[in-house]
Amino acid sequence: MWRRVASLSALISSTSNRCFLDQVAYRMSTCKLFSSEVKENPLTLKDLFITFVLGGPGSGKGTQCAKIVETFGYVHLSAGELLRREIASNSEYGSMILNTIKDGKIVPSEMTVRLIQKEMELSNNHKFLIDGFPRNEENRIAFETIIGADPDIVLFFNCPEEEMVKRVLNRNQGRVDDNIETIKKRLKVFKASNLLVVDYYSDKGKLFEIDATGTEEEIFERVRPVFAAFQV
Ligand SMILES: Nc1ncnc2c1ncn2[C@@H]1O[C@H](COP(=O)(O)OP(=O)(O)O)[C@@H](O)[C@H]1O
Ligand SMILES: Nc1ccn([C@@H]2O[C@H](COP(=O)(O)OP(=O)(O)O)[C@@H](O)[C@H]2O)c(=O)n1
Ligand SMILES: [Mg+2]
Repeated sequence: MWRRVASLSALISSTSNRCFLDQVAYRMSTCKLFSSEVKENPLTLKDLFITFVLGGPGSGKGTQCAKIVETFGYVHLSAGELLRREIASNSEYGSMILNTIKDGKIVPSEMTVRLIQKEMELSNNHKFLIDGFPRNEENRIAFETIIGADPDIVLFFNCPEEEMVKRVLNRNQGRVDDNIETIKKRLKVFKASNLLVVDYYSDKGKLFEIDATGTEEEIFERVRPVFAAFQV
């Protein structure tokens, strides 16, 4: 979105065509992109490249993001990790977030988007992997509304359910949601809500579906060409 803003400004300063300028001015005055809400958002000033990283619990999102960071220099923002950090910081929302995570449900979107927004604003980088987000339509719409941007690309790690369960039960990171009861609930939420988001981006032509079976290295060899094609 910002790119369209930037290229329009360049056009305005370089052209001497009054008629064209009038048309641009009219477009700007009627277009939501140029509302004061969006202009005040500091993220619209950055040359953003946003990747959403989707997949069920244990599909290997975090593992592959670490490899993408190492190879392609992205900033990794895990929505789940930001929420766990919020719990650990004794935030007033901590117990609400903890209970939601234990129950395998999705935290209200504004909370998660504000945490992502804060990290994006603090970063000097412009290339972001937003991992585990959006988990549902509410997440997706909240990001569009608050950040004022769409993802450039979306990765979807497709993994069989039994493999995801096996990986989560072996994860061993002391997470409150890595137990069979919560996993069953998370898988239900994933199928009911997250796959709709996957379909949405597939219809938009932004989706890269990755077979998430095999070794970490084999999977990364499927991921690599996607990022090699977007040298930003
Ligand atoms: N290809 C793989 N094969 C086996 N285990 C894996 C693979 N990729 C990741 N893991 C392990 O599975 C667990 C879940 O991976 P993680 O990256 O945390 O997934 P997610 O972020 O999608 O929940 C971790 O313990 C990780 O080390
Ligand atoms: N967008 C998000 C992401 C995570 N979460 C919560 O955080 C939990 C853990 O998310 P995560 O992304 O760290 O989990 P994994 O898929 O990596 O196992 C989810 O099951 C949700 O309860 C959320 O509410 N909204
Ligand atoms: Mg993860």
